[in-house]
Amino acid sequence: MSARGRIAVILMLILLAVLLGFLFNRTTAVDLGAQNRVMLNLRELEKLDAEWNVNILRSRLGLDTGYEALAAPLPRIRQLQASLHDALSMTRGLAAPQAFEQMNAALREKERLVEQFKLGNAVLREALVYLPPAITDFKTDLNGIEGALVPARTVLALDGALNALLADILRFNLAPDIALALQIENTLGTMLIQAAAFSPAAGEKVGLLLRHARAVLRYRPLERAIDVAIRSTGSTESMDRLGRLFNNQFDEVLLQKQRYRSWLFAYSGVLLLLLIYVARRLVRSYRIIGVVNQRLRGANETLEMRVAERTAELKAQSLQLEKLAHHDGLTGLVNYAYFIRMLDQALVRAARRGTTVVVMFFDLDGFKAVNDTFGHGTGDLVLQAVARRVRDKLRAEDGLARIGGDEFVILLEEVGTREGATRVAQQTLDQICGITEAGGNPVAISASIGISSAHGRSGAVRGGATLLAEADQAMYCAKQAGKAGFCLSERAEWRASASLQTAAPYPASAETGA
Ligand SMILES: Nc1nc2c(ncn2[C@@H]2O[C@H](COP(=O)(O)OP(=O)(O)OP(=O)(O)O)[C@@H](O)[C@H]2O)c(=O)[nH]1
Repeated sequence: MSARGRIAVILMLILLAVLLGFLFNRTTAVDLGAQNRVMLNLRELEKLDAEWNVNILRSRLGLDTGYEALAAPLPRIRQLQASLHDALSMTRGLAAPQAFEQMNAALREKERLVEQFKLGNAVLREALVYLPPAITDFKTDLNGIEGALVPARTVLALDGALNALLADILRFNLAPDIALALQIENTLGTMLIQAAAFSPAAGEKVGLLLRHARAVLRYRPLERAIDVAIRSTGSTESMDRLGRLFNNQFDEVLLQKQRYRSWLFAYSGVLLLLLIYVARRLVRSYRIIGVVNQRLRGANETLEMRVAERTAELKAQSLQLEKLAHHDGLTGLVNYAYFIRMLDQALVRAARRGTTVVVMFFDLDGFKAVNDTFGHGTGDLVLQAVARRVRDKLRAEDGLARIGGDEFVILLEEVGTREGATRVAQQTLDQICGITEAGGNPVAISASIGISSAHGRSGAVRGGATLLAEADQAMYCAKQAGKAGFCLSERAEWRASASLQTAAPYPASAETGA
């Protein structure tokens, strides 16, 4: 896989993991306990608000004149407000914070109104508590000493006004009404007029009654207005609204959680399928790799075998080529080039050892006639027979080469005497003359041999080619002397004791005994 492909796969894996993490987080991010706590706080707040309303009513009815119950829920209400404020972070959008602010404003307004209510209600309660017994007591006084000094008509009129005042105040307390208030004011005016006829003490009592009656007239409608204002603060409604908003948002979050859970489920399924797919691909790839490996191993072995075979073939061909380069194809003897190398090496050895090297150059006599008479095939057989027969009589370390058509050359090393060399020449002649048949044809051939030699360092100085040329020259000498014999070169050298015996041609007849 290329580097770019690897990066793409890594990025895709990271993306898959991030998506999985995101979905998992979405399904676990909902704190149900916190949601329940918020709803419980809201319920408690609503309950406290309702209890507050009941306490206001109780105070209005005079059942609680200490007003302690009106202040009691406030610390807890503030606590709950604070925790609800913290819970706003669990909602989204502006609706819930706005509803929370409205609720706070309503509760603040309610608290302010309750404070007003407490002030007015205290005065009103006092007046309502004072008036009935005070009126009754004053009526008793009117029927006693106070009434005795005042005309009965006046007493009756004040008594009637007192009765009317008591009845109207009680009615006004139950249902404040402007007409009734005016009527009470009239009654109070009548009472003031009538009271002038009585003692100053009675006047004072009427004054007190007047003050309390007017307190009722003033604070009762005010209390009613505060009551209406308290109810219209809408604290309950705003709590309801906030509760609904919280509820809706929590429901929405839960719904979202369900949705994410479904996504997570589906996504896990997709991942599982992907995993199965990848696993199957891997298994398949491993199988293919295994098969390919096996085939590669087989191919490798075959290749190695073929390489080995080919190498062997090449080696054989190379040897063959080398042989062809150094040997004569017809007779298998070494050729001219190789012979010169052999000769040069032999001369170096002779120089080092102080020995004698002999070169015998021979050319067949009458060979052309064989060719002409029986054809080249027979001539070739004759050449092969010459090579075989001459080779057979030489030592293993002696050299024999075919350097031309019917020209051969023999290389001898460490030759002791001239006689030794001429013995080999004679043997050679015998072998060649011994060929009487070739390919079923009667043949008669011989050879003319030229012998040259070098002793010690002399050969290396003169060189192999020179030595060979001297032998060739000697061979012509033998040809000229009548063929079928050998001739020694004038420059042939032998060991010191034999070195003077040189350059005399040996006629073939003399040497072969013909
Ligand atoms: N069959 C055959 N003949 C060859 C080959 N190479 C050369 N010849 C022939 O060998 C003959 C050599 O000629 P000569 O040496 O003049 O023949 P010759 O009869 O031996 O004569 P002298 O050397 O004078 O005795 C020629 O007829 C060549 O064509 C060969 O490889 N095969």
